[in-house]
Amino acid sequence: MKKAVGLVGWRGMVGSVLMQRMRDENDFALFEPVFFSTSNAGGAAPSWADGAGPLQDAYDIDALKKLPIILTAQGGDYTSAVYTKLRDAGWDGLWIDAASTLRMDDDSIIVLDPINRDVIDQGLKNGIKQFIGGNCTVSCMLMGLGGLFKNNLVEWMTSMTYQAASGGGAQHMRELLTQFGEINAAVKPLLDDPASAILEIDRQVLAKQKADDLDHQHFGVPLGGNLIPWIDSDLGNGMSREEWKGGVETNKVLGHTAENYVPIDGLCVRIGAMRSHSQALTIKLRQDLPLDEINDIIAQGSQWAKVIPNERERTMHELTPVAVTGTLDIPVGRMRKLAMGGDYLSAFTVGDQLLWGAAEPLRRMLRIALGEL
Ligand SMILES: NC(=O)C1=CN([C@@H]2O[C@H](COP(=O)(O)OP(=O)(O)OC[C@H]3O[C@@H](n4cnc5c(N)ncnc54)[C@H](OP(=O)(O)O)[C@@H]3O)[C@@H](O)[C@H]2O)C=CC1
Ligand SMILES: N[C@@H](CC(=O)OP(=O)(O)O)C(=O)O
Repeated sequence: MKKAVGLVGWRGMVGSVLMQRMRDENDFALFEPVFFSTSNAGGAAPSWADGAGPLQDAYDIDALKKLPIILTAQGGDYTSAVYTKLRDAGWDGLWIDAASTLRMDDDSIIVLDPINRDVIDQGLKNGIKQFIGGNCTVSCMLMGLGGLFKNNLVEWMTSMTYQAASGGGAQHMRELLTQFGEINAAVKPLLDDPASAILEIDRQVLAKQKADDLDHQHFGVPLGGNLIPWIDSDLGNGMSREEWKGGVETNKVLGHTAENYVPIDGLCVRIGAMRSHSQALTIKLRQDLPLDEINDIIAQGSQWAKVIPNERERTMHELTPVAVTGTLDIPVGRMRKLAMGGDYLSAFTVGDQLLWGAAEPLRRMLRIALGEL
């Protein structure tokens, strides 16, 4: 008999990408889905889910308790509201979650099976029941550079990120596009006139970006034609929470302890891309390996890591958010030895933060839990 799996958060942005991937990969043939809602209990299950019953109340602990596996992309507030109550009620099932709430808990494993299948399998053996998707920037970076980490070649690393609007959620993506439209509209007559002065266009763009009526309620400031060098909350020590995650989550994914902890730090920056995160990396290698060997190690790190030759045309066409969005590919390029020495490597990588950054590790974890991967 097929196992029942509770699905919470399936209609949100991450949830929708997840459902699409699960349908594409025929995952629904492997289990009986039970759809939950925080806002529409009793409503109809999605039309594509043949035979699924009506939506159940996502806050109903008794309904959740019946399920051996729950997968949620509903968000951290939901996890905080429900998870402890569910365990206190005696639930012993597997919890698979996109939210960061439980990630650094000692009883959690951060799932990214192409990189840490050994950690996941050991966790299942040890009775771990919390399997949490990693931070999008961390997961995308590891899917690209996993080969270097698996071969223990990284002594330390800095990452300077270029993160897309989608990391803030659907409303942030809409706001970015609205800002672009409002800015364009402000100078449209001048743009349409080839004789207009570019500095006048520039002046009016800046005036619009600084105007109170520019839509900025979600980002707080303009992102269109701008950038924001701070993501997530302020930890009070000069570090943003997103930057902190880069170090602690990468090491946790890899199953590192204090003894083999690899220092990873840098600055996280929001830019006006839609849904793919990019990052520029400076990697201190443990050895001065030749570049072609490094390329091979990265390409063998996972079937999705794609080495892009460090050439202008290939880089411009294959190493950008536009090239990557909607695909599972993680291109890694701009690799060269830096002026500091042969053991200093630069790299640039891009990944769709809704695929490897959010949905894909969760659907793969569900398959692992069902014994199908
Ligand atoms: N955005 C990101 O980049 C990432 C997000 N995550 C995690 O995933 C969580 C969910 O993020 P995200 O998918 O962006 O959140 P969304 O806001 O898109 O969706 C969350 C929930 O909001 C409810 N909702 C209310 N109105 C709507 C609407 N008009 N359309 C769709 N859903 C609606 C739905 O719940 P209901 O059906 O019950 O009403 C839905 O499940 C985050 O909180 C975070 O923890 C993880 C990695 C990356
Ligand atoms: N913080 C990420 C998105 C995200 O949801 O991250 P996390 O899953 O770690 O909360 C960003 O803004 O790009």
